[in-house]
This record gives sequence, C-alpha cells and structure tokens, in this order.
Amino acid sequence: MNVIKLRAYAKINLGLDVVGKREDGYHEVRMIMQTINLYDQISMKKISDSGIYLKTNLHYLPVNEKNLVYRAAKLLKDEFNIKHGVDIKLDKRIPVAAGMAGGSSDAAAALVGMNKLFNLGLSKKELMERGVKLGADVPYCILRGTALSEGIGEILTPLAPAPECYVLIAKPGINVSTKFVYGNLNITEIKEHPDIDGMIDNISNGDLYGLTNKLGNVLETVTIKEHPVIDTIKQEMIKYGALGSIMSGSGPTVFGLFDNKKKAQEAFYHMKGLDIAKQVHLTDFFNQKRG
Ligand SMILES: C[C@@](CO)(OP(=O)(O)O)[C@H](O)COP(=O)(O)OP(=O)(O)OC[C@H]1O[C@@H](n2ccc(N)nc2=O)[C@H](O)[C@@H]1O
Ligand SMILES: Nc1ncnc2c1ncn2[C@@H]1O[C@H](COP(=O)(O)OP(=O)(O)O)[C@@H](O)[C@H]1O
Repeated sequence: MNVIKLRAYAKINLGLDVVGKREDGYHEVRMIMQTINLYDQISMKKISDSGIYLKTNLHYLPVNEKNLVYRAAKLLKDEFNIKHGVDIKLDKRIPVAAGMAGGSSDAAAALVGMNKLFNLGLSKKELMERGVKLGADVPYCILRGTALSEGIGEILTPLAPAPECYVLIAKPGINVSTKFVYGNLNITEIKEHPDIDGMIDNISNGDLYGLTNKLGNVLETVTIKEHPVIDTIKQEMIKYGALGSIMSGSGPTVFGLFDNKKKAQEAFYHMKGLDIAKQVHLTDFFNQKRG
C-alpha cells in the first residue's frame, strides 16, 4: 500500500469548562467534545526520496514545520528512523483558526496515515500518546465521537453518541488565537460554569433538549469581549430556531443545534445572507457506528 486517503473531521465543544491552571501555563479543562461531519481530506504517498512534501489548497497556510501535518509526519519518521519520504496533499474545508480543531485533526489523521503507510503497528492509544506532543486536542481527534475531555484535553472518556440533531456552523471573518484566549482568561472571574455532569447524564439518556439547555463555554468571556459579533451570531441562531447556540472552543466559530431539518435549512440560508458570517455550513454529528 503506497497511497492512503484520510478524512480529518472537525469538532465542536458542547460544553467547555476551565477548572484550574497548571504551573506550565496550560489550563485544566472539562469539556464535552463532539465530532461533526465536516472534514479536511488528506492523501499521503510513500516516496523513495527521504523528504516530507506538503501541498495545500489554502495558499496562506505554511507547508513546512509550522504545519501540524508536517510535524506529525516528522514525529513518526524521526522516532522510527523511516528512510522513505512522504508526499502529502491537504484539502482544507474546516475553517482555519476557528475553534474547530482543524489543524489538530489534520495532525491526528497524519499520525494515523503514517502508522498505516509504514506499518508501524502503533495502537490507537500509542498514537494518542504521541499526539498530545503536537497539541492538547490531537488525542481526541484520533479518538473521535462524543467524549469527556479532561486534564489539558488528553484524558478522554468516550461517551454514548450524543442525540442526533442538525448543526449550523457560522464563522465570522476574524481569526482567534487559542493561546491569546487562554492567556487572557481569569479563572477567578468565571461566574457561570457549565453543568458538564448534567450534560453527560443527558447524553446517556438521549435527552437532546436537556443537553441543548446546558450548552456553555467559559472561553466566551474572553473572545466575545474582543469580538462582540460572536454574540450577534448566537442571537441570530436562536432567533431562527436553534435549541441552543454557543461559541466552539476558543472561537470565533459559533454553532447552533436544531431538531428540525426545515428550520435548520432556513437558518442556514439566513446566515449565509448575513455579511457578519463569512463561512457557513449545515451538518450533523459524526457517529463512529453509523460511519
Ligand atoms: C480551546 C480548545 C477546546 O477544544 O480548542 P480550540 O479552540 O483550539 O479548537 C482546546 O482546549 C485547545 O487545544 P489545542 O488547540 O490543541 O491547544 P494547543 O495547541 O496544545 O495549545 C495552544 C495554546 O493554548 C493554551 N492552552 C491549550 C490547552 C489547554 N488545556 N490549556 C491552555 O492553556 C496554551 O497557552 C497553548 O500554548
Ligand atoms: N493543518 C493545519 N490546518 C490549519 N491550520 C494550521 C495547520 N497547521 C498549522 N496551522 C496553524 O495553526 C493555527 C490554528 O489553526 P486551527 O487548527 O485551524 O485552529 P483551531 O484549533 O482554533 O481550530 C493557524 O493559524 C495555522 O497557521
């Protein structure tokens, strides 16, 4: 097998709480993670030359060590002293710097791809252990599905698949740095913590309405202060029938959850017509079992 094609799925955070700060500056989190059916495509080809060559459809993305895909390939190439090189094509559809783990998911897919392409025999757990060196969300992007994420994001507990619904995604035309958002978060000032344990109960009972009532993300306090347009998009989603709407991750992407296809489609067209939302997608939850 000399060529491999992979899908790198985006995630949203149905709940994001920060419960502490470590001495190295990283934050301890409790998050409900959910993979959605929006993905980048990656193809990897073994070559005789020893280099790592990356091409992408987005001209502004780095194609060297600054790209997480390159770093993922290099990490395993160095560890296993692989002599062959790899040609990688990355077709991005997940919005960049959006709070949807696009880069982390690409890195996760590249680790999985290298493992297959060079028959390294690493288990999922062993790939996840390597993934955290590239980013806190990378182990989750290898696991996928609905999961509780703790520690800095690397302690993962798989949950039952969250109840099905429609997911409207809208990203305003601004980019947000995760480092900036965590760096400007003052934990002592967080007034409302999302009820992560309640959300876990709702997920195990298949209670969509209980779940959508509890959506919450403490990082909104930092990002919305900087970019009030995020709040405007949330309000538009609710106005158009979303059961709940919050910012994903460090932002600035906003998502809304819908139980009704027609309403979700109407909200999608409305959002596309607004010039505050630059990238808009209508999708649903990725479910490992449904494929
Ligand atoms: C906020 C979240 C929510 O899922 O996602 P995104 O918005 O990035 O998608 C994650 O916690 C982001 O994970 P990830 O994007 O992998 O973070 P990393 O690349 O490891 O770290 C970027 C920077 O964020 C800060 N950071 C990250 C994770 C964490 N638990 N505490 C932190 O303080 C650190 O300052 C770090 O230098
Ligand atoms: N494969 C990649 N895809 C997207 N961004 C990447 C990638 N590799 C490195 N980056 C850099 O990482 C930054 C954050 O990207 P991304 O992972 O999309 O953000 P987020 O985690 O907020 O969704 C970008 O500004 C980009 O320069």
